[in-house]
Amino acid sequence: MDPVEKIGIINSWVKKHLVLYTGATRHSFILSISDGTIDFSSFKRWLGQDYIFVREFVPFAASVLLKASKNSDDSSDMEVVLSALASLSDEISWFKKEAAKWDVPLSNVIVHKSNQNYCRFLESLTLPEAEYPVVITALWAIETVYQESFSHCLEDGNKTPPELQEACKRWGSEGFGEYCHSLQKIANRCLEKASDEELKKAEVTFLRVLELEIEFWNMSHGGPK
Ligand SMILES: Cc1ncc(CNC=O)c(N)n1
Repeated sequence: MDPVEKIGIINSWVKKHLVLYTGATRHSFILSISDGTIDFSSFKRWLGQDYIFVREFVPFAASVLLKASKNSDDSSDMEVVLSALASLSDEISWFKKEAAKWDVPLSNVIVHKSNQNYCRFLESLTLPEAEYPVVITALWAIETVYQESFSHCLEDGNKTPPELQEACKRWGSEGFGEYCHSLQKIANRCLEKASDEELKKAEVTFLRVLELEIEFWNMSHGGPK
């Protein structure tokens, strides 16, 4: 095992829970995009549900921003989270444009159970009781699952359909990768100073994000309800 001091707490958790992590970042939904076998009705289902998710993700990110500005001893934390919030505005516009292109209605979308569970979890993390090291770990995990998943679809030799390239670039781009790396550095620094109780909570939260992401992909793929 690599010493935690060298690889950071976050990477030590990724290694420890690699099966679940890979389940979230190399889900069959993503693999079907990268090998070109995806059924576009799955993509459309994902699009409509993820639009709802992203709208709920905004108040969560705003609550992390609030905690970053209050709790952090490094003023650059706030700037990293602020940049995330700023790009969410553009992301919502992108969803609307993309939904119009695919004829996916965005009003009166029936929110799927897995999505509801995920949104409820996000809401619980906006409470003042949710500590900064815990919520920054959650933010890192949520963003990183998308980054690792969609960047895979852009790797050389993959057969991602051209219609889906733009979606993959939103989260699979280098810029989004750098942002995830900044979040990882912030999370590691916070976790190093966290209490044992906070550390335990952050690790459980990381695992919960992975499970919820897997359920979200299952739903998109038309998997178990
Ligand atoms: C279910 C899910 N997880 C992560 C992301 C990426 N973060 C914001 O866009 C997302 N859009 N949807």
